[in-house]
Amino acid sequence: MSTTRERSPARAPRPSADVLANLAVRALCEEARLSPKPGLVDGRGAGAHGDMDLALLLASAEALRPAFRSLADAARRTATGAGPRGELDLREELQRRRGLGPRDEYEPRRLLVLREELGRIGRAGEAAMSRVTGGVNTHRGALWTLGLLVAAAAIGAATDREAARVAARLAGLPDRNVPAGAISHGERARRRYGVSGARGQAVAAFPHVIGVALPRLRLAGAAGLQQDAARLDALLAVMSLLEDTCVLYRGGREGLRVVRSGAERVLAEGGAGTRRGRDALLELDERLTARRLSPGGSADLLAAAFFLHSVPWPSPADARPCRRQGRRPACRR
Ligand SMILES: CC(C)(COP(=O)(O)OP(=O)(O)OC[C@H]1O[C@@H](n2cnc3c(N)ncnc32)[C@H](O)[C@@H]1O)[C@@H](O)C(=O)NCCC(=O)NCCS
Ligand SMILES: Nc1ncnc2c1ncn2[C@@H]1O[C@H](COP(=O)(O)OP(=O)(O)OP(=O)(O)O)[C@@H](O)[C@H]1O
Repeated sequence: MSTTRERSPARAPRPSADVLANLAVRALCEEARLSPKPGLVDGRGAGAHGDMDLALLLASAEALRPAFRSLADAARRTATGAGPRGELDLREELQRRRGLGPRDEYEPRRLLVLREELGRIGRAGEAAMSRVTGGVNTHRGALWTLGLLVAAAAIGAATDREAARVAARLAGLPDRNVPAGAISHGERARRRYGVSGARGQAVAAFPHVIGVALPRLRLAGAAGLQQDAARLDALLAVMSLLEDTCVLYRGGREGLRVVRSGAERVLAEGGAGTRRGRDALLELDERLTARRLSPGGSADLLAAAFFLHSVPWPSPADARPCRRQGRRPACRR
């Protein structure tokens, strides 16, 4: 993979649109290949899904590459295209205006325009995905999450936390071009169970990515632990906390309880890297597969953590393992 980075006089180097698209596609492929994931598609089979397999997920990830590149290009153009101080301008503006008052009074117009452009590119990406998969929803949630983070990195976020905050800002803005259409499964689950789903996770600056999955990946890297086990444990930790509309739509509150308590149990048994934990994980996989419970939202957030973990941020501070690891994450139960 190319590691091309662009330099600008105003700030430290940051990854190009091509590099960001590569990293996003790679994150999706690594999530898809990771095994054994409970209830999810991986190299062993379709998990709780009747309509997907690993080859389809990999083809879908590749089909999203142009969309990720376009999202990054659009974000970079917006950040650099206006303002006397060039690319730093939008980031500084975002920081300065944070928390000043009612949003509409101070929202930078460029950000509103970008939000609608991201929506247009995202919907085109969904269409490209559908063409490759024959209409199967392989990565709709993942495109949303990764797409926002790719855009935030391209704007010039210096750290993963900052990227999550910029993505949150974008996710919270209105998109006047959303087509009226069929109500999604996620929307049905949100209405029925009063949860905020993929959109809420983004608007909250991805607490399960930043506070749950990433610290586990970092800590494992720093301690030289087995990578796949650490990745599976990161997935399980997210599953144990997330209000996943994918699960809620398929299995209701009881389904969500099964997923969350099952994931918690695997971790309590020692996690995927231990014999007992592994047995509990395989048992959970059987249970979720039999009940058609897919933790697709957690899979998306794991891919987002892989992506953020792989971006060469200008600020090395973010590459350090999180010292607050032991604390309870800022996620609702
Ligand atoms: C916000 C999105 C995901 C639609 O969400 P909605 O809940 O209405 O629909 P849908 O059921 O199709 O997708 C939900 C998917 O999100 C994931 N998910 C579910 N729960 C969660 C959660 N709590 N946190 C994160 N992801 C979750 C799952 O993969 C699930 O399948 C998105 O597709 C969208 O609005 N796209 C429009 C294009 C756009 O604006 N793109 C901008 C950046 S790319
Ligand atoms: N490895 C994976 N296995 C299964 N789903 C995944 C995986 N990785 C991510 N996902 C996410 O799970 C979501 C698919 O969920 P799901 O199939 O329930 O969608 P749906 O549109 O509600 O369709 P369905 O009619 O099959 O219920 C995708 O949006 C995708 O982002």
